[in-house]
Amino acid sequence: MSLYQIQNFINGKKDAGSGAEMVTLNPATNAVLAKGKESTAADVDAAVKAARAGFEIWKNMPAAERARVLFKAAQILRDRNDELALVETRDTGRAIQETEIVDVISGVECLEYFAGVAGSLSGEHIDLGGNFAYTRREAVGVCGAIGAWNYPIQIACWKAAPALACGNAVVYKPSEVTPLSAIAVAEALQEAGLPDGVYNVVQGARTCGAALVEHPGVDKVSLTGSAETGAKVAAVAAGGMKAVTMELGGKSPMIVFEDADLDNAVSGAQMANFYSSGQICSNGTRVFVHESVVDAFIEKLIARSKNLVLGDPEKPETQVGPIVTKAQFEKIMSYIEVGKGEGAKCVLGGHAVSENMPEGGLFVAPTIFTGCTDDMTIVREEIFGPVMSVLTFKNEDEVIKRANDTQYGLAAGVFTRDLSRGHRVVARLEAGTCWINTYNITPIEMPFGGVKKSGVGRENGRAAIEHYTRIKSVYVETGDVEAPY
Ligand SMILES: NC(=O)c1ccc[n+]([C@@H]2O[C@H](COP(=O)([O-])OP(=O)(O)OC[C@H]3O[C@@H](n4cnc5c(N)ncnc54)[C@H](O)[C@@H]3O)[C@@H](O)[C@H]2O)c1
Ligand SMILES: C[N+](C)(C)CC=O
Repeated sequence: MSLYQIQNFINGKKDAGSGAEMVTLNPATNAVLAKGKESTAADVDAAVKAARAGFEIWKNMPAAERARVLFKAAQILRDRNDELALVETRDTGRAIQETEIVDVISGVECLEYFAGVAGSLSGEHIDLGGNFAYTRREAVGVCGAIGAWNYPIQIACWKAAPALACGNAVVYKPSEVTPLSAIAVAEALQEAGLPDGVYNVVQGARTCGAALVEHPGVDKVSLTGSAETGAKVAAVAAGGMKAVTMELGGKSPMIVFEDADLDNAVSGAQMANFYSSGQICSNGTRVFVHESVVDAFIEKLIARSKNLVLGDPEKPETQVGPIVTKAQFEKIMSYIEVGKGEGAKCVLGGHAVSENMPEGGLFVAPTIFTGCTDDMTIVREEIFGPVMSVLTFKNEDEVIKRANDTQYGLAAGVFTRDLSRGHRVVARLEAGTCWINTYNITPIEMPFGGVKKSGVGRENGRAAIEHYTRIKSVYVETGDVEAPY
């Protein structure tokens, strides 16, 4: 397989970058996948300057024209779905059966949704009895956007689409672990007619991200990443009084009541823990099951989870691919050992898998711990791997209190046939996104984001518009101006 190139995209042109050498590995084989150079502070500066110039053109284009560009870019990406899905699988290690139906499509749907929204952006008229005021909804300016590695093209589009629809310009830095697909988004936008400079890509790790956040030409910062990075980035952004959107990590609860359809609940728990090898921010890794049904639930869960197919992520039959990096693999394995050491019972997995796996790939068996307690490390900390903790509960008040006993608040799920209870419980859960009788479904129409240390702001849905525009108030005097002097 020939090497991919890691590239910048600045002012409408691909660019090699001028910093230190950058290399990424294919998680399935540990072979070098891509090479290039990191962006320096000067590269970031060039990208921000291009964005500032692009912004002046883009914000003044009619919304219908902005919408046309986004629709066209969406179609270009849709046409390239299979080729880009393969890039995402090679970059992230996630199974092709996922990337072919989720990643590019989710990005495309986001571009289409916000293309549709662009023309409906409006302010309000305020009657002041003779005089009046109105508000204008204006673009924020240049958005510095930074992504995580698990869903690269989706994250790029979830940031670009609302930002561009509202008339902003963007400088995007993908994760240094998965740098490839951001350029495909830039190329699709350019082919669709986006003016040069409106969407730029810089490459690199923390230093490059920090240069972007600190840059005085950046008006808003949008980060998808861990809570620890979020706290640092938000603090720097606050120094420049920049608006932020923070899409961060979680340790979300999934609650299975005694009246739940257990087969659905098992499907939900699997989706909430093993999809993408467990590397999903909103995963429901604390599975609270009513004590009266826990034995039946675990029996069904093990019976179905032991058949999950691990292997080469490029093969269509593979359901669980390798872990993205050695560092992430070691982190997951260390949490598994801590879980065993703290007394949780490992009823499935709990080990690495190498037999019949592609050489060089780092695979973790889907792992289920039962007999977990609220104070265990594996129950409190985000693992970001295929590790599920099952806990039991006796009643509704108790489980809500325990579900909320976390520093995070990204997501939560409730399985029950009693819909009154479903709505009552989610109303009391401290989470930005909740599901009743399903898990991890994120349509673009629905706002997504967290509370507490899981973040601020929302992506998707009309709610995202609030975070990519600001309101200007205009007071209009219709009579004479009286002065007391
Ligand atoms: N809420 C969401 O929508 C969502 C989605 C996906 C992933 N995540 C979270 O992301 C994390 C996994 O991703 P990760 O390991 O890439 O996260 P990370 O926090 O290590 O890195 C995220 C991004 O921030 C950059 N970065 C790191 N330090 C920085 C700094 N000081 N200044 C500017 N940029 C900096 C990185 O280069 C990367 O691009 C998990 O915690 C996961 O839950 C959240
Ligand atoms: C945002 N989401 C849940 C689709 C992928 C996050 O890891």
